[in-house]
Amino acid sequence: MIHTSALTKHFTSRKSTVEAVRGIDLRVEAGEMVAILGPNGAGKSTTLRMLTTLLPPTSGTARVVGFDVRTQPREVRARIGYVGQGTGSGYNQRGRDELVTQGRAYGLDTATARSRAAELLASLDLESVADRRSSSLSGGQKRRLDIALGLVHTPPLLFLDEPSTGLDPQNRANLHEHIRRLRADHDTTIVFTTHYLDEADQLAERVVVIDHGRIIADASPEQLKAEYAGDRITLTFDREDDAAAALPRLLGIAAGARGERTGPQVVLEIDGGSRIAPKLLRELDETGLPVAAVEIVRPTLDDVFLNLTGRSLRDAAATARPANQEIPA
Ligand SMILES: Nc1ncnc2c1ncn2[C@@H]1O[C@H](COP(=O)(O)OP(=O)(O)OP(=O)(O)O)[C@@H](O)[C@H]1O
Repeated sequence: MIHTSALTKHFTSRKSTVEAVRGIDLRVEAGEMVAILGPNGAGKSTTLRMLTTLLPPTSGTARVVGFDVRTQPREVRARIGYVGQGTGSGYNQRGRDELVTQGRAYGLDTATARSRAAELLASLDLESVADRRSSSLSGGQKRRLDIALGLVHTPPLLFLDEPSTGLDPQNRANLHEHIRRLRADHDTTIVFTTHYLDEADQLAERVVVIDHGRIIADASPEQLKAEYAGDRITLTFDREDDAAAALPRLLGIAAGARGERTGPQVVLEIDGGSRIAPKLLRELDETGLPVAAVEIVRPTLDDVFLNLTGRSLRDAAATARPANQEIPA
């Protein structure tokens, strides 16, 4: 469905050059649901805009649905859906009319465009608001209408740029449900960008992590967590001395674990935490260092990002570079 090789985009102005995307090699197969995850300014939208023919690459190649984005943009556009950031739906039209107009623009006859509009309105749960003007829809409804607009021509591949930005958690969960259903019902390949960790974790089967315009990891959420972050076991002791004595013993028992002590607490990072925890507790008890409380936390994609880059994705988002600043190599 997608095959890129060394895909690169530089934005050059008189003052500086922004290396927004720096040599991305990406393959997406039919039927996949892929999240492109990264902080603000990582190059997610720029990548998507190149894949959807909206921006010409500076160098490198990209084939999308079998066609070259640079030399065959029309063929690509006819076969993809793209839902950009912010709302794409107009304000004065009614949702149903907008869908029919979009269908006609894609070359469907009126009857086909109408039936396609009805089908999409039903599958995105928009029937009750289909005859209201888009300006009166809620944020979640508008976003779903945007997605319906992107699907009018039944594309095998749908791109969503930050689909749930600006939605509250309930609307976000609802949108996720619709995206899952679309995927299940129509077998659409879906590529979406996000900086929400939970969105990538819950919705995608594969997460491509990008930072500073490069892919730094590419695997399922579970594989990423297993490879780049361990479970975190927090053991609390009654006395600081016990915690200090326990740490070297724990590291001796739990091969490959990393650990540190803060006051009466020891935190261990290790794979398979819930399997090894009973053994640790038993051994500590036998050596006269009883544990007062234990907590095991599964890693998040933020832990993965932290271990990969030394920064938290949340912090990275907060300190995103301004648009015209050059990115160090
Ligand atoms: N038209 C442009 N001219 C100059 N710089 C640009 C342009 N578009 C994007 N950039 C810069 O390229 C870098 C990557 O931007 P991009 O929008 O792709 O990031 P992103 O990961 O999608 O971020 P966000 O999550 O905020 O949308 C940023 O430094 C951005 O400021």
